[in-house]
Amino acid sequence: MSEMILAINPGSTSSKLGLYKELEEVFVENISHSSKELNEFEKITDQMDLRLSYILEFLSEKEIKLGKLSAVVGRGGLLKSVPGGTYAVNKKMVEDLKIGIQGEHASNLGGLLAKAIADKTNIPAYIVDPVVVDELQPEARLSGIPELERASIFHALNQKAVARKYAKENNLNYEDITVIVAHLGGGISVGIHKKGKVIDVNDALSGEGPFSPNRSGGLPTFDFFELCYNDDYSYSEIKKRLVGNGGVVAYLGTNDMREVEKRIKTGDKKAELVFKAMAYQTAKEIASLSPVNKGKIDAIILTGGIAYSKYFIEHVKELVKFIAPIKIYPGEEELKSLASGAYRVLKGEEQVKKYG
Ligand SMILES: Nc1ncnc2c1ncn2[C@@H]1O[C@H](COP(=O)(O)OP(=O)(O)O)[C@@H](O)[C@H]1O
Ligand SMILES: CCCC(=O)OP(=O)(O)O
Repeated sequence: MSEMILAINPGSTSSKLGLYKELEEVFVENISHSSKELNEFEKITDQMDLRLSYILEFLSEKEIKLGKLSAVVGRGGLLKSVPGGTYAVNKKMVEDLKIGIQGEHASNLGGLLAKAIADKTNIPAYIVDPVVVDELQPEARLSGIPELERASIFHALNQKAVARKYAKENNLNYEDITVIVAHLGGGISVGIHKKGKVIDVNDALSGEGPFSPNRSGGLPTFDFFELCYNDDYSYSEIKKRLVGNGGVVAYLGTNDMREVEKRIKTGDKKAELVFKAMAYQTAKEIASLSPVNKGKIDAIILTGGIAYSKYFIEHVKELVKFIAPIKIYPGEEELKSLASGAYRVLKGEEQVKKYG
């Protein structure tokens, strides 16, 4: 029997869906969510009904019967740190995703949405390579304050997928290359992959690295805690200011970089400055990882939605091309990678992992 797999990827600016038959794409769909639409919700899990209704509506428009599916797979969320792999969505995982055991992010909805749809028709729900895959080398864990250990929270699924793709295209093994991958999405993560492991990466959720369409990135620490103490912010308001309402949204009121580019074309100087500053910070983050392998970097890979922007890419390229050749994989491989992870398990090619 051919396997039909529905893959769901909730991001901070979109919900992406893919239907695969024996790993052949039947369709993919990208449902964009404006910051205004998502700002209505206090917590990420409050977005569940909205995103679920979009997905079910879309499946019904396409006349996809749930009974035809073999499995549903979602992008894993902020669970406890785990090794890479495909995990069954179990009770413990649902609990941890609901309480946000390591914090809140749209990807927490991946496992929850997969489970909600899979349960309707009694098929398995999985997640693959969640954002908490942790392969940091020991020296990358120290922050400067012993009680604040650096965490590995990043676009693990897509970073690994494009690094593997680059290796394959060059007849190399992922385990034999050293590459710096920058995922340019709603959040931005930049990681160095060496011997098949992401040994250092900025935590894309907790105020590290470049600012992004909806996140502040690293901040001047003293000024930041002055702001927390002196201004009338609640805990959740300040968190939202950093993640959700930080970065480009804070400066320009939009998380859509296509809109920012349009504004630049009409002569909007503020939009131009913000766009260039994000590229500048991204380039600095990439360059900061070069000494991790004594400057021996096979390639710099730029990926994610913003990698469609020639304007952005040219700015980054100009600043980092002295380090290594640059390869661009616009968009992401996440849906296909999710489906592949579920498929390997369904076909018995890989052992499903148990969470918790
Ligand atoms: N063609 C494009 N040109 C410029 N920016 C784009 C383009 N397509 C998408 N983007 C931007 O990419 C970002 C989303 O990237 P994506 O990798 O889909 O992230 P997420 O998974 O966080 O939603 C948004 O800021 C979006 O405006
Ligand atoms: C939590 C790290 C992954 C991330 O930031 O994803 P988005 O860019 O989709 O928000």
